[in-house]
Amino acid sequence: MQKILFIVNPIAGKKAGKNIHQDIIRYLDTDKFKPHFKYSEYSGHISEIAEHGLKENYRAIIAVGGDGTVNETGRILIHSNIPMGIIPIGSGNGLARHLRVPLSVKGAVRLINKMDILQMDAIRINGMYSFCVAGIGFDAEVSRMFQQMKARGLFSYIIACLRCFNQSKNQNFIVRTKQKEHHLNGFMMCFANANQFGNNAYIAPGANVSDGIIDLVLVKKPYYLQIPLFAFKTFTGTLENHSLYNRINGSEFEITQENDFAHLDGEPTKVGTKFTVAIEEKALPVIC
Ligand SMILES: Nc1ncnc2c1ncn2[C@@H]1O[C@H](COP(=O)(O)OP(=O)(O)OP(=O)(O)O)[C@@H](O)[C@H]1O
Repeated sequence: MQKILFIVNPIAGKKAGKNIHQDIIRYLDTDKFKPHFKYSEYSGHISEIAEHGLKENYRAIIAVGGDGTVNETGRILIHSNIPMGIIPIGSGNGLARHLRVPLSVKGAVRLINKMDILQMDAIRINGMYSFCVAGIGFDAEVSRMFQQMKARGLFSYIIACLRCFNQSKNQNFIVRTKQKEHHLNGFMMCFANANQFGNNAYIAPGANVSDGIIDLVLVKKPYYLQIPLFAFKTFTGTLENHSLYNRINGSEFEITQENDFAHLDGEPTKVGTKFTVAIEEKALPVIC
């Protein structure tokens, strides 16, 4: 019998994690796998549980939550031979949606029963990791605002976006690659491993988590009248040809920004005004 560790974030999304273990046990192939459950009690606890789990000879460790839970788990399992699974019960679930992990507990657990593994890339930013999308500018400000809000979920995220929109301006960025230095001006800059932020908001429609490439996306601030078309294109995966949108592909960038913070998979963090962004190819085994 192989042991599987489920790390449940009870505050992710609509707090579906609180009683999720019964559903997981119902659908898990218990002839093959013995489930163990651990519930996170504070921010950072998920990584501590995963680190402990690394030494315990689990067949797989499953992040039960949203992209923050996936990030805290993935940063520990990176470069290990223990695969990470996802049961997506977060607000956005960007990586799970990109990987086509079912959003139902039943579907997600059935995927775990099959145990098919993909070696996915990770984006390293100043020694920290992003598995889905990281960014600076507007979306980093939104992630800071969202973190301070009491309620999570899509509605709170939209409120955070609206509040930040008025305050945020275009800023100057310098992007250095091995070949070139780009002086750019924009509202936000994203570093995409996966194709979306979550909720099917496709910021990098062509991105692929196992192609060894970072999609660096620069977006200029839209005027109010431009927002409906920009939003429509974001949710239909057709942003590429919008006049406010630019993309540079690469495996390593040095970035200079006016602020000193970023978000990594939706979690705000300090990175400084100058930092490096690099791909680590096929670094994390993931069940999908
Ligand atoms: N018991 C807890 N109390 C407070 N915060 C917690 C607890 N357990 C985990 N966290 C933190 O909760 C945050 C949010 O988790 P997560 O990102 O998985 O959910 P979400 O924001 O609803 O989903 P998504 O990122 O997909 O939009 C993470 O920063 C994590 O560190």
